[in-house]
Amino acid sequence: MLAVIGGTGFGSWSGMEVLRRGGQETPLGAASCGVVEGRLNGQSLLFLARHGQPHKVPPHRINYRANLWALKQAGATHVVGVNCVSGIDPTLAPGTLVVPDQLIDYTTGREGSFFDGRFKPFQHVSFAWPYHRVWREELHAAAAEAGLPLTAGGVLGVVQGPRLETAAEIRLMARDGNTLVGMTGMPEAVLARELEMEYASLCLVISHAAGVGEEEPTRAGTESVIEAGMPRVQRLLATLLARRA
Ligand SMILES: CSC[C@H]1O[C@H](OP(=O)(O)O)[C@H](O)[C@@H]1O
Ligand code: HPA
Repeated sequence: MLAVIGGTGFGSWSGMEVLRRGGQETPLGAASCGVVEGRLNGQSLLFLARHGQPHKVPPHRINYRANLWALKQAGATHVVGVNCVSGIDPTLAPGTLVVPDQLIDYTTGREGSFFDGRFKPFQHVSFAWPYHRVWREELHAAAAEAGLPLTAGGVLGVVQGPRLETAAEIRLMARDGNTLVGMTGMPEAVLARELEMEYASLCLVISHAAGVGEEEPTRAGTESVIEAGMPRVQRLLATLLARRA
């Protein structure tokens, strides 16, 4: 069963029929909202709004463990996390869709493991390849089928937020090899791995990162990129779902 985690600008899915909404409470505390069991073009899927619906939980306060646990309990076997990000690579213009193949975690202080010796016994998981190869390829195949341009590969640097970066921090992140920056990719990806759910990320570039473009991004500018981009994200995901039917 495919689960989609919607982020900024994707708190609900207008084309999806809601069959059932799960509870918010989990043994790890409250998830951002209940998991929606839905149907889209005759296919079953699960949906979770990462920041709650309406959007109210900031990136550094999300209970990622509760969110991933709730999806697993609802029957998710694979997860696509949708992320609004900024482009560190100057060629990644606002509006570009990217499926990253690597990440670097700069977050601090987030509850980032189920294997903490309290909830579950201590254990190491392998994480050399954080995103599932088959689901990355499936996203590309679905994009091609839907006629949507999609950039293959990239390194998502995940920062703590909620503030945005300085231009010097972005230069440092570029030297580290990051091509994208966002706030929610971790610990989401590793928690999916710990629960043995196959995970991929679909990123919408909403602006250039700090100091990268000619001009400072404006709120109105990023909002209009999100408004134009999310219907494309949803079309791509609907095609993905139909391909797996
Ligand atoms: C300036 S938008 C920042 C906000 O959007 C992203 O959220 P998500 O990944 O859930 O779409 C980013 O990580 C921040 O939380
Ligand atoms: N920095 C961090 N997270 C983000 C950004 C950014 O510039 N844009 C969207 N999410």
